[in-house]
Amino acid sequence: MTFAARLTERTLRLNTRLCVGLDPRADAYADFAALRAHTLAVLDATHAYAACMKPQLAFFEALGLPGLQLLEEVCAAARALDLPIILDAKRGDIGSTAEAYARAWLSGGHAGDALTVNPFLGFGTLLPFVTAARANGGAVFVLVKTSNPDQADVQGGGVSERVADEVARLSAPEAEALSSVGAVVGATHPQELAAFRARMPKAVLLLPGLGAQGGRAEDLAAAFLPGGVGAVVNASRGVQYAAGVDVDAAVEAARGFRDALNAVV
Ligand SMILES: O=C(O)c1cc(=O)[nH]c(=O)n1[C@@H]1O[C@H](COP(=O)(O)O)[C@@H](O)[C@H]1O
Repeated sequence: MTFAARLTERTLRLNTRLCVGLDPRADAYADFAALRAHTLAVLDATHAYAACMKPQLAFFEALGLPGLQLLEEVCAAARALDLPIILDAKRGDIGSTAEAYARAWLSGGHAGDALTVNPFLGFGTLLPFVTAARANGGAVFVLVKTSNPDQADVQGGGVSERVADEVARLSAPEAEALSSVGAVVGATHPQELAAFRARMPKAVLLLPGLGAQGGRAEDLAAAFLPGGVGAVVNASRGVQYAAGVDVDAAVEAARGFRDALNAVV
């Protein structure tokens, strides 16, 4: 089954459009053991409310080798739960290096099911990622319009729209209704969701920015395809640190986001 098909199946079976982000912050814990235990506990406690999960690699890389080992543990736990994994690494480089990144994160032992990728170096540099994703039944999420306020410095002036058109072009030949080439569009841009949805009809949309960055579930209806599929909305701090490091609060937050998203589809 493709990544998009797995995501759709889980979305409908569990009735959830929430992507639980795991971004473990060292300053929230007394030591690494506490960080590890809490991160794994949040995953285990919230997975029933998650269509997928998204570890942001920077938080694991910042912890050195133990952090990378924890990333492996988190991914193994997600695999055991059959929970689709989006590795958020925002990779992008010249083609031959992009091939190495694709080998690192989309094939083989360390791979997630999907990877966020950065198109800044040119559309041709996306191809190694797309090829690896297709070969492994995975997916890429191309940064189209990011959630941060200053994205327009680089992404304004029609750049996001050009990237969206490339996502649609890459998706077009695929037989499946939802492609292996998805797109990141911030949940902080609700007024533009309908246009991006129409521009990329076969792309799964990943919408980060729910909660901590001000994105609101009630503004996101236009991201979804009929039947409430084709998009997932990420909250990281809003779940993992909903109330300090309280796991019960993380569960309540995940349930609340799930319900708020379901109310708009
Ligand atoms: O690709 C991403 O996931 C991403 C893209 C984007 O435009 N904005 C964005 O916030 N993200 C990531 O989504 C997560 C958002 O975290 P919270 O703001 O804590 O929910 C972080 O891991 C970000 O790196």
